Amino acid sequence: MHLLLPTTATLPLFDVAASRRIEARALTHSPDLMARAGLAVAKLSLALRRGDGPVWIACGPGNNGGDGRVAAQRLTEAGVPVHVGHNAPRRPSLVIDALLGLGLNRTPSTEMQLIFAAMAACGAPVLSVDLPSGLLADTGLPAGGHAVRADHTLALLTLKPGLLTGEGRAHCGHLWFDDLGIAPDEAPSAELLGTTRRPARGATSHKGSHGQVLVVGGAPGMQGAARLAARAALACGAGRVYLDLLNLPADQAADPGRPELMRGTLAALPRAVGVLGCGGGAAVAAALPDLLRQLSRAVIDADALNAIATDAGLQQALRARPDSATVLTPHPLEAARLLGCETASLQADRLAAARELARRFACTVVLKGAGSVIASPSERTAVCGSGGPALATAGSGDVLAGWLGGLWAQQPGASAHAIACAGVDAHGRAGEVDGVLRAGDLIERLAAAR
Ligand SMILES: NC(=O)C1=CN([C@@H]2O[C@H](COP(=O)(O)OP(=O)(O)OC[C@H]3O[C@@H](n4cnc5c(N)ncnc54)[C@H](O)[C@@H]3O)[C@@H](O)[C@H]2O)[C@@H](O)CC1
Repeated sequence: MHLLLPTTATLPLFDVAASRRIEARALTHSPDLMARAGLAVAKLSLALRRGDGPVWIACGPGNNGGDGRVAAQRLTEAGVPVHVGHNAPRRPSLVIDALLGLGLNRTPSTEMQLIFAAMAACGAPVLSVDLPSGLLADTGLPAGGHAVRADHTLALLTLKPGLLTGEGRAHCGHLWFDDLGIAPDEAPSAELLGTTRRPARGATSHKGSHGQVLVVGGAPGMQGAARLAARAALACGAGRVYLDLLNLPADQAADPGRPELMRGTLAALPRAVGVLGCGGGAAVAAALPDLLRQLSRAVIDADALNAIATDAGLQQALRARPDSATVLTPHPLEAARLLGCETASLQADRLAAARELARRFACTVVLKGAGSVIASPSERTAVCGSGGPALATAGSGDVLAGWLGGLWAQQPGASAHAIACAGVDAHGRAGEVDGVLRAGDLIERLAAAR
């Protein structure tokens, strides 16, 4: 058993159907899985308990409740007072939520919701077994809007995608994992991103060795977004970074605060990696046909995505680009516009939405938001476990787009998917701070990390 995050290793994720198959096969040679699960819950409970009060164990009707009952036995044997039931005891030292796990198949009843509320109100830390009760394991959506908010969750046997995306992170608290001694014997449904090191810089390299980035955006009044993207590309190590600031006279500086950045245009830089749309406004739409046709690698963000969402010709141009040549970086609203659906229905299944976007537009998609999802037509979908609320700040998306452009400039042979995975994880890690983070400081943190 170990605390899962942060992880440097890429880890397999299994949806409910796959977890059920793995469990069924494992039970044929290891029939004591529930005993192992209950023991793991009891061990973690001993470490998390606050004070001498009883451990309140709320057990449901299925095997999740069975795990809770085994934990009760183990804790009793260890001399710990336990209270098994649906009402809170006086001053519990810990709550074990063993109501619902993988078998959740409907909105928690009013009765169940009252137990969730009692857990939240009793003042003790809450440890959820396998999943916070009410949380859908495949999507991270609380069923009917109701799920336990745990302080800790101990995932058992497999890691499920819903622990890490959607509302999962908000409901899981600290995420622990115990594989119960079983090695999964089938291909993962998705994967949790590990860490990729930044490209090494050769001893004899020069700025020409590290590629070019062309940021196209920054319509009047919105230059900040494009400049943040360009600064991020530069901080990432791109050899030369140019800004095509839409409708800004060519004799004006690219970025007075960052003299390393230059003005540039597609005509002069056809081999650059394009970072398109940051602060693009309506003006970027007119530039997109040429950009989509000529750039061999492009990261497409913000207003460029909005332009594509409303223009069938641009959608066709996007689909016509070569394989692995494009990364789209929509936030949920932009993604919903691209799919022509409501944001809420998109958020209800983020992995499915990202996969559908990747299929429809034949490119790599980074669906941003808590637990960013990276999907590509022929790659395993990845979920990002790093990041946090400090990234919910103006400009952090521009920084991501620029960072991806900077990484790709230095690794021209890398696939769009590999670049997206490496950049999203680095961006998430750099954003793991308490409180507020300004986008400019995020760039500095990205640059300082290795
Ligand atoms: N079988 C085993 O040996 C193992 C089981 N494990 C545990 O077993 C769990 C899965 O067990 P189950 O398949 O029995 O499923 P659950 O225990 O998650 O729940 C199934 C039961 O809950 C009811 N239910 C579903 N949604 C409900 C709702 N909204 N309100 C009220 N009742 C609801 C179902 O009718 C069914 O009776 C895992 O999450 C994990 O905790 C793991 O420990 C691995 C080992």
